[in-house]
Amino acid sequence: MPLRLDSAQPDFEQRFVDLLGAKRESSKDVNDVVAGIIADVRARGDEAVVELTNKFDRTSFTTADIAFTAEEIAAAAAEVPAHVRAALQTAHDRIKSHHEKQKPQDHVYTDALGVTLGSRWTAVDAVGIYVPGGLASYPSSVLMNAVPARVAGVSRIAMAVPTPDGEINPTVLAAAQIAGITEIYRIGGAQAVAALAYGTATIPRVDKVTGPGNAYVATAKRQVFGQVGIDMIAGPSEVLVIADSSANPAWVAADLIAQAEHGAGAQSILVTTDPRLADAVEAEMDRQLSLLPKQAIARQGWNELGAIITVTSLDQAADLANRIASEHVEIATDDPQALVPKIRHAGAIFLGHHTPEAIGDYVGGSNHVLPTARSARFASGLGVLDFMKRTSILGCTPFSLAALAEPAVTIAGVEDLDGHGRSISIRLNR
Ligand SMILES: NC(=O)c1ccc[n+]([C@@H]2O[C@H](COP(=O)([O-])OP(=O)(O)OC[C@H]3O[C@@H](n4cnc5c(N)ncnc54)[C@H](O)[C@@H]3O)[C@@H](O)[C@H]2O)c1
Ligand SMILES: N[C@H](CO)Cc1c[nH]c[nH+]1
Ligand SMILES: [Zn+2]
Repeated sequence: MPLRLDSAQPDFEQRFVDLLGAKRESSKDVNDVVAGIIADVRARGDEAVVELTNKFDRTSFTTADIAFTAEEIAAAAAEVPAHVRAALQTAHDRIKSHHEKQKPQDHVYTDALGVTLGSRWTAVDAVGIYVPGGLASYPSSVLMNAVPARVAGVSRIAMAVPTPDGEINPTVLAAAQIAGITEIYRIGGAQAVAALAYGTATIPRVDKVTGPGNAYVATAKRQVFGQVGIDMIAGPSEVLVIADSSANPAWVAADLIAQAEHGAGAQSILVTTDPRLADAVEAEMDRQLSLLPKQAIARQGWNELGAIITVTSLDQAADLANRIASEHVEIATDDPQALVPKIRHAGAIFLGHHTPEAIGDYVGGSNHVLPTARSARFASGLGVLDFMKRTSILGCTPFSLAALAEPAVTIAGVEDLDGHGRSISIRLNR
């Protein structure tokens, strides 16, 4: 049974705090396993990658098989039916169009002293994009990673995707083909993240690793941060639906199930002002779950991490949503815009009864790689800026240097860094 909480109950605060702590993406066990895998890949390179892949994905690869060949990609992509390819193309085009609007502008100006100041944006040279593939396969995640990277102008994009039991969903390779990705490795989990970050004989190292994945992937990204950049922690999926009495219980239940079916660690929460809706959604969940092909996975997620919270007002719902900082927040009310300014911490917000989160997973155009495990308090969804970096530009004239020298030399003095002060004053004595 999912947790039922009522904000009017005296023990509410304690139970809510317990709920906040329930979804951990990284346990000590996972941390230790991942640290071992990363150390092994650093020490033994391809040999470790192949051994770990064969163990976790039940495959029997050799080093020669790590990368998909161009023929394998073309053959798999050719198997994909035309209507699926067309759907991927629609998704690709909408994601591209939205992300093109995120491209930053360089900015250079001269201030009143004559100092030139600017910000210049350049693409990361090489990125590794992780496409999850353990329990389900995610052609949509290929597009969500690859399209913003290409819009940013990244010159090398290396993709890693696990192939459990040696099987690849050909649609994943078709999506890669549509996005123009040709460097693809059949590896997943922490070993894939480590190989991308540190490089092996077969896999040249990248500068940044992006993309979603399970707890092992998310933990590995945390652990390689510094060696490479990472986008964010995008782990097991979450949704928080805020609903009032105008919501349709069957639609709300369907949206909660859509996240729960992602599997281990996925979390679905309903916060509602209407206790009757809460009961109706709980009953609907049971009915719809029994019809779902992935019933066992979704039911487990719903029972272990799901929650239904009744509150006294939509303002209170927004407060709780901010404390949870969910990956996705749906506002299932007739006037969703009224609540939007009050939701400050969310990976993405979905407006009204006709915007199921799943439309954002696929074809809405916004990115579905989003911060999880409460990291929306400080992180954003994947976008073009994740594949770029900003360099500041500064230029002084003799006049502006002279005008700024005194305060600069003063600060150098209090920092006890005479060399700094002299490198400024030496230019004034000509
Ligand atoms: N936040 C987002 O933006 C977003 C988007 C899409 C998917 N997701 C999430 O991505 C996740 C995908 O998970 P998945 O498992 O299907 O695929 P995955 O590719 O993330 O993980 C599969 C890999 O995990 C490793 N692994 C599995 N068990 C292990 C063990 N016991 N020890 C060491 N390594 C192990 C294996 O190497 C395997 O190849 C889901 O949690 C889903 O919710 C998140
Ligand atoms: N809901 C996931 C993000 O948390 C993304 C996804 C891809 N395919 C289906 N769903
Ligand atoms: Zn989803």
